[in-house]
Amino acid sequence: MEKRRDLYGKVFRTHILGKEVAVSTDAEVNRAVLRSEGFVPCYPRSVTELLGKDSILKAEGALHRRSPAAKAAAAAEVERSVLQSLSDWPEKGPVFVQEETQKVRFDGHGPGEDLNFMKEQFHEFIQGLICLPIKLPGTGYSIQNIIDKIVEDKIQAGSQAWPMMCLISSIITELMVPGEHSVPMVMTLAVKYLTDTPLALKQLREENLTLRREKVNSGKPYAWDDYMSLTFTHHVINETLRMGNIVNAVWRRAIRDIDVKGYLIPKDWCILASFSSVHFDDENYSNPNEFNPWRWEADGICVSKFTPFGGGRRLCPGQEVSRLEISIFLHHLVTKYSWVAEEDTIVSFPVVKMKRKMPIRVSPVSV
Ligand code: HEM
Repeated sequence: MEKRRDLYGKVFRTHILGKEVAVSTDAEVNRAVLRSEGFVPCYPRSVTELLGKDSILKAEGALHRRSPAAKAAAAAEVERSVLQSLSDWPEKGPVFVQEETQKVRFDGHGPGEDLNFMKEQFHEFIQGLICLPIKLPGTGYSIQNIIDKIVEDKIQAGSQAWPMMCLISSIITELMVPGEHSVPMVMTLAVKYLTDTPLALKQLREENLTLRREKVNSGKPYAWDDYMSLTFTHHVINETLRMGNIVNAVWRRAIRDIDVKGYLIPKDWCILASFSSVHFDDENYSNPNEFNPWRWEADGICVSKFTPFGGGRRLCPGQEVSRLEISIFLHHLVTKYSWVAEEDTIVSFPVVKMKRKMPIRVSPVSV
């Protein structure tokens, strides 16, 4: 890769298993890569290749275009699953949020075929991701071992590149298991961040209690739009997605020599567009390590700097449904229950998860 801009800029080259790759930690370059026709995913079995983008867009469009009544029915179904799952949390000793949120079933009824279809496609997509640009044998586990070994060898050889290797190792592994548990993981992380940020929890609870009282007084059922228009709740979700980086990067391969914002990426090179670097860059977010949902109140956070669902032609078709599910979960959790959390920490390697699966003790609250 030829650099036409500063030598120590935000796009750099490195080696993975003898292959040269470019790593972008720059929001604009990432955006250009995601939008460019000159880059294709490195994983060959993407759903787009398998089924064509049209079928996915059709499924997503079907969800978007549904009548308000149908959308309300879909939201009600998610609601039913969430309520059912939450109802026995107070009886359990500690509830392990990371485990329990995975048991909430969002499919099977209501949002129905369209959603199930997308989930099936997502499964294929995840299978596709496992086919990395580098030919590695075996399962995620053995791949992790190989990567760990390389990192270890580099460290033992005194390579100055080892921090970079650790980063890459983390990103590669994370890419293999990004999605099937992504919605539950966002829910779990939200509980963690809210536990650690009582002011945010208080404001979230107030916003959701207002909606709940409105619903109780009017006797009207919740609608899809009720959940999607909870402003502060969506700030909390955005902030959780920014810090959680469930999919922290995506791979692309150049199908010809491409100039991206002044960097020449040669044909057949892979480029890793790192979202987490952008999400934790203090040029983009002040005090990036601080969970601050209020930052989303300010105008000016550019969409290109916030890409938890990717972008361009492969923008995640599940993003609206994910937001709906997470907001329904948060609404009922904070308006009907309070909790005390045991000590736990977020682990980012090899995938984002809680060290102790986020144990909390839950009590019902009366409104
Ligand atoms: C918080 C939850 C989620 C996150 C953070 C997430 C993130 C992403 C990202 C970053 C991509 C782009 C990958 C790339 O550009 O290579 C993607 C693609 C995709 N996602 Fe999601 N996703 C989530 C939930 C879902 C759900 C619930 C579904 C299904 C209902 C879904 C279905 C898909 C599909 C089918 C693709 C592939 C699109 C294509 O190849 O054109 N995602 N997701």
